[in-house]
Amino acid sequence: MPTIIMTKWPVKIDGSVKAKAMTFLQKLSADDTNPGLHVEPIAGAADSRVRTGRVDQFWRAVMFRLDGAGECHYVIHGVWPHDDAIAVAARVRLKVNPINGLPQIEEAEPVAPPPSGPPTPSRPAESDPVPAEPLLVQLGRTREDLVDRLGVPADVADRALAASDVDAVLELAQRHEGWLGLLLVDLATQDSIDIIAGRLHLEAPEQTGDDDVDLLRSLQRPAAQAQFAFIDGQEELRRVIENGDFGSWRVFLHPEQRHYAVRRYRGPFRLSGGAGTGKTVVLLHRARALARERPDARIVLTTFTTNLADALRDGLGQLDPTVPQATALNVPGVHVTGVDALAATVIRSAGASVADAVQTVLGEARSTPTGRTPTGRWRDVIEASATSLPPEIANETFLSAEYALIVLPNKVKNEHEYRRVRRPGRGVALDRAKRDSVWALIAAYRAQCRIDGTLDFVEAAAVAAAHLTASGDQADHVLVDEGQDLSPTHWQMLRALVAEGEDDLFIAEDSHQRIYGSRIVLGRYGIKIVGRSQRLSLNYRTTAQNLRYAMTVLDGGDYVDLEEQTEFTGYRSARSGPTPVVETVQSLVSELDTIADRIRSWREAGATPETIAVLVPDKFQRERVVNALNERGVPARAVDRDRPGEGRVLVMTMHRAKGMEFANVVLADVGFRTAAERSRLNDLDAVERHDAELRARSLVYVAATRARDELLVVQRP
Ligand SMILES: Nc1ncnc2c1ncn2[C@@H]1O[C@H](COP(=O)(O)OP(=O)(O)OP(=O)(O)O)[C@@H](O)[C@H]1O
Repeated sequence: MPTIIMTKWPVKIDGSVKAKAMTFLQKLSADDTNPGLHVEPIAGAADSRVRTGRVDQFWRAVMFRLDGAGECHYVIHGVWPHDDAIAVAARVRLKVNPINGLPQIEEAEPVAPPPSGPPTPSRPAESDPVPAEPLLVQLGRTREDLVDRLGVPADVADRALAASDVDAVLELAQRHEGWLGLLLVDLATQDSIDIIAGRLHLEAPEQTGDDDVDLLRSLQRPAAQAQFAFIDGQEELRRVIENGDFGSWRVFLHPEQRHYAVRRYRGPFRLSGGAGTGKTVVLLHRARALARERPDARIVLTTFTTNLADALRDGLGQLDPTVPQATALNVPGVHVTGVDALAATVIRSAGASVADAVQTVLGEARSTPTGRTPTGRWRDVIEASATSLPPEIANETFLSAEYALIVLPNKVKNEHEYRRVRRPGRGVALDRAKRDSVWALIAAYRAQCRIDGTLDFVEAAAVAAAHLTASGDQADHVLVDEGQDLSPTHWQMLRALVAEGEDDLFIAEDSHQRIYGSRIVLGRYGIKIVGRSQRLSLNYRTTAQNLRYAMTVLDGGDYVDLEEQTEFTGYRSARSGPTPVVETVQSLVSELDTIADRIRSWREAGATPETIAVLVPDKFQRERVVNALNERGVPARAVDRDRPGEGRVLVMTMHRAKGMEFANVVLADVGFRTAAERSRLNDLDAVERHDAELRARSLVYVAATRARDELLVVQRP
């Protein structure tokens, strides 16, 4: 039976043609001699491997037939109307690039002949401004680098070398699928030619003397798989065809993404990368790879919130519905859950022995810690106390951070232990009197929670960790998304959930996106990365223009990652689009009018409502924007914990938008702080204030990087 190798579809085809193409390819993979398929060579074609096939009366498939290792393969190039298909088939050629060993589909007689060399700019008139050197020339790239070292086809190299700026190079990159597009994006950065070649594993091909065998080898190289996919069964074929470009993450991975999805590690591994670089995509592929390879393995895929966990669960189902999703812990399959829901599950499953775990953490016996401590409890405790502590200590931010970062992870149970505990990285020094006063507030907090029978989220994770430590692991592999937002007790719980060993923990994180909790260092909680960390740097989601705006929001912030290393900001986008618009408005009414006008223009240009999102700082603003849009005749709905629906523009908080993406995004009220917020910030000590400011920037960065195409930022002075 022939093997089908799909390429990314070069032309858009509509639903009914997709269905017919699917039927055609199913039949082809069953029996290519079926006469109804009309698999035929083209007389005089540039490549003798080329075949056309009859999809229906009007449409034809163009493909290459390869016979290697006793098997027949069809590389599907695309589907075109009959006459176009014959013309394409006559001129396309599949070959192994002689420099970099990757497969290349080239046109023997391109419709528009490329220039024969770099265009010689006409001599500028005296008055003309001197044109800047093209970008790649400024970066020191030469034609030799591109053609002889990287294997870029000469005509494309010439165009790239003539491209004036980064947007022009990206525009060219967008016209080339697969490795060539990826190379062009990389060439527009400061990366050296060696780094670029290494990233795509470029090396001269080994030749066997059998061209088809050489081509098949080339198609299996990691960088080839960004464009060509060996189809494994009918179900996968259907997914590739139906999802088209939108679902291409399911099939066509960047070689780096593929590497991290399948590679085995001797212990915890950390994958960092800016927003939209495909960290979640890697996690989903890795979960599938582990589940396929080890069907008995208990795999946990977790993230910070329940909403994000829902999205992961959906994503895994879309990637591969055959991956068994476990609904409980400690059983084979992939159990997808939010990290706090995970703690609750562990506590529930502990039964009566939870009392021992509570004793270990809080130093008190409690058998049914059922409720959740309400937010605001620290504030109540401070208000009810007559503490003499200064405001920079007697505030909710300081106390909850002290509790989450120092008290709980160290299992501090009383004043005596608190006096002796080390407090690395905690800014404000506490002398003995202050420690005692802080402990008095903590003791009051605990007493109130004991009366109510509640645990807060960090306590619950600490109790779950203590239970797992005592009772044994419940997973073989743990995969974590949004690692930057987890607190120390979450990490202690995850560490105890899985025994130390091969592929125990795989952590995706981006310090620039930390919008909850405090900065932490993994090594302090038993998670030893020791050199096993890497970074993704190609953004698939956001246009280069939107990304540039988002990066400016981070400028000047000193971000460090989970291993205390400076977080890099350098990463690049594969897509190009309009420059974001930043509008400063003087009043609330003009802000709301501006938002409504822009949404109307996006709608008139064809955007569907649910691909447009307005992101706001808080729930109060969310309700205001929803009402204002509806009053202005723009149907909108607020998104809270529920899943976003269709048919209306979506309005949600920037926090809620984490992990999501939309075609067009409005950021409302950027930089605006209420008087209450300003005073709350002023009360913080320098370290907490600095951290709060980093989180505020991160929130805008998260929000700005949700936009795939267009971004409007509305700010008030
Ligand atoms: N190899 C790929 N091919 C095509 N699209 C991809 C690929 N990898 C990722 N994407 C797309 O890029 C977008 C971002 O991917 P993903 O959500 O995995 O990134 P992320 O790093 O987790 O982002 P964030 O940190 O912002 O949540 C998604 O739309 C995804 O489909």
